[in-house]
Amino acid sequence: MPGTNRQKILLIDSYDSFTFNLADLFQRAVPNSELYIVKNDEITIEELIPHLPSFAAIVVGPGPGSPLRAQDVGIIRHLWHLPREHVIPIFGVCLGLQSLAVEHGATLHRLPVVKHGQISHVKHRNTDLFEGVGTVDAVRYHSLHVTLSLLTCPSLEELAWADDGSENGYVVMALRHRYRPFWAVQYHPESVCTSEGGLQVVKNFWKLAQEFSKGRTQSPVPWDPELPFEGPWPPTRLANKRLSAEVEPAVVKSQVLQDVSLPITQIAELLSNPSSNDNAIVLDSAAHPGRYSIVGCPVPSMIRISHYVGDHYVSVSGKKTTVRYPLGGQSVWDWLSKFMSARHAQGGNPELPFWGGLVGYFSYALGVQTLEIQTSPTSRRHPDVNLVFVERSVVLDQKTHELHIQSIIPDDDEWITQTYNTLREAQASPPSQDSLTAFRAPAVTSIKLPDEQSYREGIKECQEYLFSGESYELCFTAQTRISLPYLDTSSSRARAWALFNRIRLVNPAPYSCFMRLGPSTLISSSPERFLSFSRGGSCQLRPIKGTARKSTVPTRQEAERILGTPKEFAENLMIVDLIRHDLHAVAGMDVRVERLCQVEEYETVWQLVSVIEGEVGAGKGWSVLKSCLPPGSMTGAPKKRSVEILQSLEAEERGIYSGVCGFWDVGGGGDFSVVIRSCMNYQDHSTTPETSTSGSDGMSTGTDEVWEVGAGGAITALSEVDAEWDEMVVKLQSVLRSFQ
Ligand SMILES: C=C(O[C@@H]1C=C(C(=O)O)C=C[C@H]1O)C(=O)O
Ligand SMILES: NC(=O)CC[C@H](N)C(=O)O
Repeated sequence: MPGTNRQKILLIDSYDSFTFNLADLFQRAVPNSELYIVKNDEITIEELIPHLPSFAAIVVGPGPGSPLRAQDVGIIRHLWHLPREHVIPIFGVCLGLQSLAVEHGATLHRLPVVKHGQISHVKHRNTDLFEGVGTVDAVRYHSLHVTLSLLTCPSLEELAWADDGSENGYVVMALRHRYRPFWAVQYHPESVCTSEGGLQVVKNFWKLAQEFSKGRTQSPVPWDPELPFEGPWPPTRLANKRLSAEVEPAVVKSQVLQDVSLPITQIAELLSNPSSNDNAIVLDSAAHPGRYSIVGCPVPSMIRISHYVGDHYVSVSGKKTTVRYPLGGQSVWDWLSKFMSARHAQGGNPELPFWGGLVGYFSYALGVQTLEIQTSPTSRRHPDVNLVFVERSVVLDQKTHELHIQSIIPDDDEWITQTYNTLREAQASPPSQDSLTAFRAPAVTSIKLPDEQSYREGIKECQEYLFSGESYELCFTAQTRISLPYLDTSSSRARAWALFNRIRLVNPAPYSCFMRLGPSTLISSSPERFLSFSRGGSCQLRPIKGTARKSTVPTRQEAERILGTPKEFAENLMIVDLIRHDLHAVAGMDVRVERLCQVEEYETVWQLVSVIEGEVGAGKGWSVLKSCLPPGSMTGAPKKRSVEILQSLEAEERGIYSGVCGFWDVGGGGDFSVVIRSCMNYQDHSTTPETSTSGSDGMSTGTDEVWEVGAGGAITALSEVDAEWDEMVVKLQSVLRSFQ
């Protein structure tokens, strides 16, 4: 509880993506402390000084950029020069160490060979910060480093080093100030792969800080609850307000059909007419580790909820009308959360992830908005939030072959029985073939691929940012446009449905889907779960980083060798640390890495996958979704700076690509995948071909219907341009293969 006499620590965040990992490490090292967090430019040093006596120590976290650039370090550089009476123990990490060093006369250099997500052995003398610390193998995230000379920085003392041999020689890994209570490490003690140099080093810092403070005569200052800091961290878990139940929860009714062998696409055709309806939903676990496939069955009252970034309203469209609801100061997330609270349901099969609820996507731009990045207005084609509310559904369990027919509409037993009978009859007659020959690849008028030269230049520019310390990893992407001959609305819809049938057979993926949401159609064959959350609040994120082409790497053994290199491991580890941070922000300390860098097999590629889990409490999973977008695997780290860099390098908007799609269930759970290996089309059927506009921005024209496919890959300092171009092409082909 704030205001207790627990010791308070102020953590200064330089817009890094590991801040909450550091908060977690401190909380574990000093359990009776409370952490408060402030961004380095949120407060001036003059504003901070009066609050300093409230704190026992300050932690200066890592961050992008340079300790010599004022806008990168904000107040940090002033902390080292406070007058004696304000001096407070400080622990610096990475940028924090660099700032301490340059402010006391050290020289800053670029590393000849940068170290991002790489593990180095750190030599130390077992004293001071390292007393009682064994062998340190630590993760490094830096492009810059400092050198000290006795002449220019007599007040600093080196405490630890990494021997980078012919690459960089000896690199300083820890420092202390000789006369003031300042210590710092260059490596990342909070990384999941740092061993020994984390917890014990922080405990030692705390002991040294306490010794310093004991020698002081200052009396503690009463806690001021008005402090302009975020905290205390970890957040206290509030009881779920919804349980106060202003609304009577709906009841889920269901019936189960056993031994179902019909493919989900045929079930969808029987129940929801996806080849012609305005809104259509099929979520298909077409490959391992997917298990459930879901069809949203239409009802005349089905509504679609849409919102564009920058607008102050949400649109709710029914069959004939659209109503705009003003947001009135709340975010679209608050609006959606209220919408879902009012539609809370119970009584469904607890084994099933979905009973009914919102199904659709959230765009990349929506996530970018939460990072508070200035963006130019989007083209406003695909809505940034686009969801339908599904009240009738069927869920196929691919493992047990049980089909669950469900409704949350009151007194809907007749539909359930009717649907049961329809499916039982269909089941009795032999299922028609679910083979590729049934679905011709749509003929293509033209394909506009990313310009190879510019893409290659872009990779090099990314690397220049990585070498200069602006980012550790950048997920660089580009758009491809496929033009098909224009067809009337109903033929075009039938073609889109056939295309989905083809893609799920050509590139079966655990998160395949077909979503027609008003003017936007999304067909996905994504291998990557972004986030699932159970009704009880258990969250799982499954970032993928590391890709090998199966046509050239045929065996698992070979894939494990290729994806087991330090380059691939680092690429994945960086995103794991980023996702841990994202999840810690909501889940507090309850975050664990369940799996690190395991090879999984997909239709055309091998992928390196990690699994991060945490607990946020019943009904709170959606708040993880809200705060963790855009997916870290599609940005790179640190997230904010990386997104800004990517916006300056990528020629076009990402749109739905790099966003997430999936469902938010009326029981409080959800499952969202990353929109990759997907294609999308925007078609405003209210305009005739003659009146619709030009195709240069991907909109269908009078003569063409345009489908967009995004593809890319994570660029690290170790990336090679040829291999990255090739990786982007392989990912693109996983979708392009389904067109003629
Ligand atoms: C960018 C894409 O994929 C992302 C990048 C990956 C990588 O760099 O290995 C793997 C999966 C995705 O997180 C894409 O498929 O377009
Ligand atoms: N992790 C960090 O704090 C990085 C510091 C600095 N931007 C560098 O790259 O060296």
